[in-house]
Amino acid sequence: MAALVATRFLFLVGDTLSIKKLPKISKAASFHKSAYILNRFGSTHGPLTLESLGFKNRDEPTAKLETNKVRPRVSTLQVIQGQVEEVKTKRVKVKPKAVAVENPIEIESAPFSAKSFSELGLPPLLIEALEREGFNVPTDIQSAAIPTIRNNRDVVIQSYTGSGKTLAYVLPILSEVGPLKGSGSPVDNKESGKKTDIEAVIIVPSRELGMQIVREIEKLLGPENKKFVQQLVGGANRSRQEEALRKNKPVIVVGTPGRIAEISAAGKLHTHGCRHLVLDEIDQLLSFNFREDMHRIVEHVGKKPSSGLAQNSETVVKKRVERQTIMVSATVPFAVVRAARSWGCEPMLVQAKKVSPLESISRTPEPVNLSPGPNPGSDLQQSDGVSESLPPSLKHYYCLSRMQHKVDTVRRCVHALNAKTVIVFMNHTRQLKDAVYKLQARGLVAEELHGDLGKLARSTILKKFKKGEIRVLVTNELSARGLDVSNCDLVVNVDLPTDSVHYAHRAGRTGRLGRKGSVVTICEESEVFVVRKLQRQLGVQFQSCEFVEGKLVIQEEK
Ligand SMILES: Nc1ncnc2c1ncn2[C@@H]1O[C@H](COP(=O)(O)OP(=O)(O)OP(=O)(O)O)[C@@H](O)[C@H]1O
Repeated sequence: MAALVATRFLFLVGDTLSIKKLPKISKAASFHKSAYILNRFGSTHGPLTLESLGFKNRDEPTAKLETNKVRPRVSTLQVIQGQVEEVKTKRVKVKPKAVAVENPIEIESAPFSAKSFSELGLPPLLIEALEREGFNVPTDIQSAAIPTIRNNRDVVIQSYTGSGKTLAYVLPILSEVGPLKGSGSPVDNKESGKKTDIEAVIIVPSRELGMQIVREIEKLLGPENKKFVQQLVGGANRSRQEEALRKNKPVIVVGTPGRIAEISAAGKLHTHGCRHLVLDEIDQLLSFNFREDMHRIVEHVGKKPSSGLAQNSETVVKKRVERQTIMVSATVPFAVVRAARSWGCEPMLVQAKKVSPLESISRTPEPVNLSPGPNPGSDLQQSDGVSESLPPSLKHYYCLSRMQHKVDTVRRCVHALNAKTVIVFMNHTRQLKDAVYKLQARGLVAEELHGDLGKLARSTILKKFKKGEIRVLVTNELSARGLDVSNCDLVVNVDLPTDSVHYAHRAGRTGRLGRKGSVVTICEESEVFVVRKLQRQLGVQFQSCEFVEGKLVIQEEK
């Protein structure tokens, strides 16, 4: 049966247009980008539907729910050649409010595919909140993820940085949980008079990302409903968090693994009835320092459905009793595939315009370690998971500079590209502080962001940077993951990233949501081989350049 399910999937990936716009990529990557494995039902039998993808999929009358049982959620959706056709339900007549558009952005290749969120079967109140916040068109990854998650499948969501993965999982959760949910959604414990349990837990690797996601959910909920979501991030006052849990009884919590595990172990966080567990930036959550906490969380939140033998889609959906596991990252190295298989139940891999069984992923090589020195198998073919994690509109450059001149090269790079919102990555905090001092001495408004700063200083600096009051933010890995500064137009690597996944997450801070973005890696002559490895591993072109008299000058490759 699993084989039947596996062969009933159509792999729709980027259309011709977006392929032309991609920077020159290697043959392997272009295959992945343009590969169509046609569904033997979909290609000749009219539109592709979730049903033809092997999902049980029809509107059911609102059934009386057994306590805490989760009815498989369904919606009727047609996906034709990667475009989302209108859902056959009554259209939501909502008078769109004029939304003041701050500095209109130049989107080189908007990643949008569906025409509106109502086509994805989201409830009217949520559609209204989206339109109030200026979200009118789902991105590709949202068009693919929202119906799949609403169809109650465990998923691994993979799409390049800045493509809208957060809303891709927040929206289906809000359509089931909290004040904006649909009429046919499962009854909340609260409404059924039951002790209120948390119904969605979102785990993130950093407090900044956690606070950013809470703000995004609060914006949709509106000021009167902010209490439905609660942050449980490390570094904040734990007793205040426990007090808020008791008082506000939120249905969604967003937190870092240590704090969530700590409050859960103290018996202050009740998640046994939780319906959704989200692991955002999951490849980072697999790192050693989170291991113990992640194990506790995955074992305690909701009840992982017994995966048992491979079943067909109906059996899997019927079998789920309490928890849906949603895993998210721009890169999906094999460690993530392994974790998804053990933490989820028959998870699907959801990418822009492509939904496929996770089993279909062949073992992609782990990212090549870029540190100098012999590296077995360093000529690995690129792992397409990483090349797909880069925003297609990004331009990648490298520039040679002696170590002691790197900071001045940053200054010349910022001026030559006339960049307004710049993130500079360095690996060591001491040099980072020194670089900020030198940039300020050269007249640039620069600030530092790293773990040695207190929580207030970090959020103040981040706010000023997002508002454009700081032009250059010099930081280390703390900000690489998930940080969303929509108008960041330049990323500079003063120190090299440790591997291609690391590079991809840094690079993804710019070029968000189809905007233009440049990534400049400043390296010494002896480090150029690392840039060549990155180029091979990522399947993108790095152009050699220098900054002369305020201009970017491209060097012909020797
Ligand atoms: N449908 C949409 N229409 C307009 N803007 C959107 C839409 N979806 C998301 N955005 C905006 O795009 C930006 C990037 O979204 P988000 O941070 O979710 O991307 P991401 O893929 O999670 O990035 P990363 O991989 O870095 O975490 C955010 O500012 C978000 O508000």
